[in-house]
Amino acid sequence: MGSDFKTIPIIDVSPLVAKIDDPKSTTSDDLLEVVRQLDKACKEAGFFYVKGHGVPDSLIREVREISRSFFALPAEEKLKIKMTTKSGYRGYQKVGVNITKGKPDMHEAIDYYRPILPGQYGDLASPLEGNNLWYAYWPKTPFNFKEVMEDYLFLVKDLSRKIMRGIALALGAPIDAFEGDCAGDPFWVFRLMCYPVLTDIPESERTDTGIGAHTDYGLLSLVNQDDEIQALEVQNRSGVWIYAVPIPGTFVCNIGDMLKVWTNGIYEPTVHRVINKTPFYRVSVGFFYESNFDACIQPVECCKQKTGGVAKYDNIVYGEHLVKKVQNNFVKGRY
Ligand SMILES: N=C(N)NCCCC[C@H](N)C(=O)O
Ligand SMILES: O=C(O)CCC(=O)C(=O)O
Ligand SMILES: [Fe+2]
Repeated sequence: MGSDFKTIPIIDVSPLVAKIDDPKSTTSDDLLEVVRQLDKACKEAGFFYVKGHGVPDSLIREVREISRSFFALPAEEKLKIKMTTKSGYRGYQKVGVNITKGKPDMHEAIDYYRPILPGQYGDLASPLEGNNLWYAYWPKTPFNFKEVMEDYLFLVKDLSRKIMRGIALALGAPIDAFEGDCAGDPFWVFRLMCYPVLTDIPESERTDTGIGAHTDYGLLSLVNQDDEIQALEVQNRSGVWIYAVPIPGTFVCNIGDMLKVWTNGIYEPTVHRVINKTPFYRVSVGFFYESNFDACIQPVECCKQKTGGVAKYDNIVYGEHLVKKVQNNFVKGRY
């Protein structure tokens, strides 16, 4: 429902990571304490930091460092993996190409989506069909760009699956509620982002925001942000913007639009934005754990019962929501 939160909670998920897949341990006190904290965080802030997640700190840093070295390349190099409609909106986009509510965002990024086979979801997914673009041209680029990112993807995907098991318990739903038809074959989005120093951008192209205010589209987002650069802001119910101050070694997690529908509004995604006012390039890496691409998400019975018995939201096919969002993020002919 949102609240007047002033800080974003930090949750040590180590008991959850260790025990959530073991049917004998899912009632242990330390695991249930994590579940309570997830419930509180999802109700009050819609955002939380996770620590004790088991993803090696060295890998978390390496992913950011590889991204930083890519963004430091000359423009013509970066444009070798340019995002186009032919690549299924996968690839590099320069500063100002992505827009939020019609206004250019002051970040550059590489977008990756879970691979989709031609025709896999019929017309629904065809705009996103195409190949992920892994940079492999520059002699000095980390030659293991793709391998490192794939190791990371494997781990954050599994961590997200486990957190979603915890969220299922928090909602009083079966532990595997976000598996099977809902998210047993989860779609994912992976974004490497860089927010330049604003004054480095020509004034004629400059706006005042790195990413305009928005909610995320799916179930759960995990953001790996640069240490020491304060730029991600989260809006509480009174409209006050609270910084998600970097905490080294943590992920900043937040819930997305699909969870709002599924829970009939018990959990609502929180609006957030990025403004880099610092004199440093800021790198962040977002991993978005989503439902099955073709899942039709609807308020579930156990959540409806707790919220007056009637569905507050229409059913929504996740893939349709995503495609609509992606197509609105880019102005035809401007990339
Ligand atoms: N998959 C995610 N969350 N991508 C980031 C979305 C940033 C805002 C976007 N331009 C919009 O207007 O939605
Ligand atoms: O860069 C960040 O810290 C967050 C980016 C974000 O909100 C997004 O990609 O959805
Ligand atoms: Fe976001």
